[in-house]
Amino acid sequence: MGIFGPHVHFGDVVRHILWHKNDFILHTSGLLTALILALRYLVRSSLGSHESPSSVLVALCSLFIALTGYMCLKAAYGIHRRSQALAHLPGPKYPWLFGDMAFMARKDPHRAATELAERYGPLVKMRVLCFHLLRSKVVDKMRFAYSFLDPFLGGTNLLTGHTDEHWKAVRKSVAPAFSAGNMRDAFEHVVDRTMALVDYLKEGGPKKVHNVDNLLLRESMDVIGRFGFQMEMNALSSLRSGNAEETQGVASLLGATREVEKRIQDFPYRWWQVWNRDVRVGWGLLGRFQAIVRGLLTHMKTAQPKPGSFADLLLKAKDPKTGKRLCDDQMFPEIAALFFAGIDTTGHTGTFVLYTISQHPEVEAKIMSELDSLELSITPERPSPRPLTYADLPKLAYLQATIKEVLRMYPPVGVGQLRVSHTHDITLAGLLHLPAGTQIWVPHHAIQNVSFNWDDADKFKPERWLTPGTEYAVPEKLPLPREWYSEWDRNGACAAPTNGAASTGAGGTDVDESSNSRRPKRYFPFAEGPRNCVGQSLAKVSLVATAATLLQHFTFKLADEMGGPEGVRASEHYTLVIGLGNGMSMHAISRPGVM
Ligand code: HEM
Repeated sequence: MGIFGPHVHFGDVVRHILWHKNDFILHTSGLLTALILALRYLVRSSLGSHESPSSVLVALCSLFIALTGYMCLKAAYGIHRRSQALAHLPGPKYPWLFGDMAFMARKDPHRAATELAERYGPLVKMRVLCFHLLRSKVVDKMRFAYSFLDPFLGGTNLLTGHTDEHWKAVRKSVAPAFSAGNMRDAFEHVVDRTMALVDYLKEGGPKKVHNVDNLLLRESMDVIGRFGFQMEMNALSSLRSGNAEETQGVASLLGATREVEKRIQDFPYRWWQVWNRDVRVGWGLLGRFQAIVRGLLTHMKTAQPKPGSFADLLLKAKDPKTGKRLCDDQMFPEIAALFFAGIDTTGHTGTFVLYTISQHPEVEAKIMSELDSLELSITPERPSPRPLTYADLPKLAYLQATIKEVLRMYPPVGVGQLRVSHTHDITLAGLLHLPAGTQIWVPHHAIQNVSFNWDDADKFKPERWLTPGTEYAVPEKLPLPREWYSEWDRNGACAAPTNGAASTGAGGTDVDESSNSRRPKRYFPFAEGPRNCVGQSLAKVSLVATAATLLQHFTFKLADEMGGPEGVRASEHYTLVIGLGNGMSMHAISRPGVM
């Protein structure tokens, strides 16, 4: 057994170390050393310290120094151009070298971004200590920010890769797995898993304090395992079975995100401290996570995957470079990314749904009357109502509105997206010129919670979602120069909504509104554009079906140990998604009539 546990290979550790962040350190220090050696050689040669200086070496050293100088000047010119272009924008003053590094280290950076928006307005100038070493032709993911995930996920993947031909081929191949037809199937798994959760909660009784966050993360894991790979992850059943291997597997899947976050934020990560128990445990977590993904890969290759499922489509996907099926090393990161992107996001959102409903009895009463009107509520007179069906989901309009409001106030990807154009200058709204290399940060929490974008931004008001078009900004209210509005007008962007913008499909999926595509949005928890969330239909079905089934049986009450809403707010912790430091402790109290 290795020092990091049974699942961690020494090669993996080395691979992690040599990855981007450390790679960056190695490259920079390597370059500096080479520069010092070259300078030293030239100086000593010109001072006559070398007996017979080699003219080839002198020429090479001079060329190297000239090239490095050129690159530095080019980088400095780029920084200068960007500073000039953004000079007129408001923004905080940061130390010259480190920029907003301290800001990003806050445990709630999503809220820090909202504070900045409140203070400086819709466009804020910021600085990050960062080099761009990669190239892309379009406004693309800022790879520097996403590549930290690669060693953990086993390589670049749908979530972290460039918007290139490979990404396009994989996305096109697997996207049909999330089609409306497959959502019916997903719905059955969600209800089945939620009923398993209902049984578990009933056994505990009303006095038992449950970490509902952990339970909902387990449910998400089970659903993704079944839906994507037809494999039992046993995350919920291991609560009862106590099977050590399963329990450890679940713990590592859930704990792995924290470990990755630690590695990103603790700069530089002390991976070499093998005497430190935390570090060894961390490597163990990541190793077990990778072992689970390897198990899924073996399963999907040996068992016949369900036609049209994620596993089936991934096995059929072709590498555009070779025209051949993806190899194991290419499939591994895609599987890892699906779990990574799907579990925490859906699980934590479900937790905030139960929490916010527990704090707003009037909202809960409306949801219950909606369930009642569909004869879905359990009452003493109706102890066994008809089961929830897929066709019920669009009829649960108020519950859907509640979930939208939760996604507005607690968007899992709260910090938002980072984009950059390395090769082209771009112009925003036809007015704001951004030189190539300018990073564009789209902070979801800030946009969805800042007071100039929303009336009563800090109030939980599901009703706002019953009005069509709520996701679109009201440009006149934005503290922006007047020219911006006329630009939007010219694009037809300020026109009134042309159809029911808030209407939803069977699984709660928003209607595609191509006619509104140019209108500025103030709500996009699943991101916008080609790199939006590929799994959003699954997330929406899961959230509505889980909440409806749980609320049929229970009313949830925040446990005293959480310290009320203030305690919940204080324990908010950003771990690549908005989550809670120690989970969410709640009581599940059976409704009258529930057996
Ligand atoms: C409430 C639940 C969810 C939310 C709010 C959410 C949100 C997002 C966001 C904002 C992005 C873009 C990230 C970026 O560009 O930085 C994204 C991408 C992605 N999400 Fe989700 N997500 C959720 C659930 C899921 C689920 C259930 C799955 C799959 C099982 C999933 C799979 C993915 C993948 C693979 C990507 C990368 C897509 C690409 O770049 O082509 N997500 N998600």
